[in-house]
Amino acid sequence: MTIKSLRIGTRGSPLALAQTHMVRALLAEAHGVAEAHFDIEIIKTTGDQIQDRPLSESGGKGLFTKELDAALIAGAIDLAVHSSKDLPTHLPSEILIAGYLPREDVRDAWIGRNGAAIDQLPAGAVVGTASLRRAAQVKRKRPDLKTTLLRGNVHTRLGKVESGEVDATLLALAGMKRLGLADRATALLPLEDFPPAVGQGAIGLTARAADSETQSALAPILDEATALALAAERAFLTALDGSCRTPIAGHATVAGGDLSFYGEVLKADGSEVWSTRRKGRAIDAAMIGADAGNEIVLKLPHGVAGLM
Ligand SMILES: NCc1[nH]cc(CCC(=O)O)c1CC(=O)O
Repeated sequence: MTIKSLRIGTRGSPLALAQTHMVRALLAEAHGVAEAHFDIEIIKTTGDQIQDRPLSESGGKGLFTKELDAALIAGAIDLAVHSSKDLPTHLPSEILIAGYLPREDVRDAWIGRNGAAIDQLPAGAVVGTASLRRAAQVKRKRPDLKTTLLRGNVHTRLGKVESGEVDATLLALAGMKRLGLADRATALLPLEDFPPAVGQGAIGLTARAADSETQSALAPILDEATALALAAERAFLTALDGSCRTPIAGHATVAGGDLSFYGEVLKADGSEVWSTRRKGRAIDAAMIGADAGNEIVLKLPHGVAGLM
């Protein structure tokens, strides 16, 4: 029996579309049907329309998912494709994360004008990023650099380095690879100095909680190790009440039955960092992440709110 034709919802950004085409190709292959068996519905989200201020000031991560959630609940689509990094910690009760594709490289890429590395930039050089985490991590390494808000899609941001509007930027290598732009990275930043955002490099699929037919159809393309890593990272974020107003990094790796986790919270100017490490059993992923988050909450001088 062939599977029912699923409607796949996505944002309209070039990265979101590239990821959605990946999902569709994997589904078609797994089920031995033509790609045309799956319709792609592009849904405009509030987050895509706000380009002039940090999203942390206008409602945060839910801005990229609210409209997709509504389309799922209304039955206009059967699944939605997300960058896990942009998925809020709390979803409407009618929706669940069905799972994740195998994770891409989680590292941040450095894009320096004329190839300049982070330690080659002169004092006062400007690094553009919309990520509080990246800005804080840059400042930790180089307190003498300036950071400025840089939004827009991956192409726009690369263009702003080329035109000299900023001297450098940082982007997830995963996104650049999926867009065929990995060769524009002038360096790959080491995980020790630039641990990634929770969920970076992982494509997550949401579905209606009650729709077991779609969930079963997705099962063959999902990756269990990624799901366990993400369970730890998302529990870490939840314990920290992690809005995008706090610079937070969290990264779990799973090998066999073992999970390793590293998490950190930074002061916005990079002058202080609170970090923690865990090793444990992969099946305890959510507990490990929550425990790590709770440890950092207790270390913060004025709680999470004190960082905002
Ligand atoms: N916030 C935008 C966003 N969400 C996910 C990715 C990259 C792809 C991924 O992490 O899987 C990006 C762009 C970037 O940070 O460079």
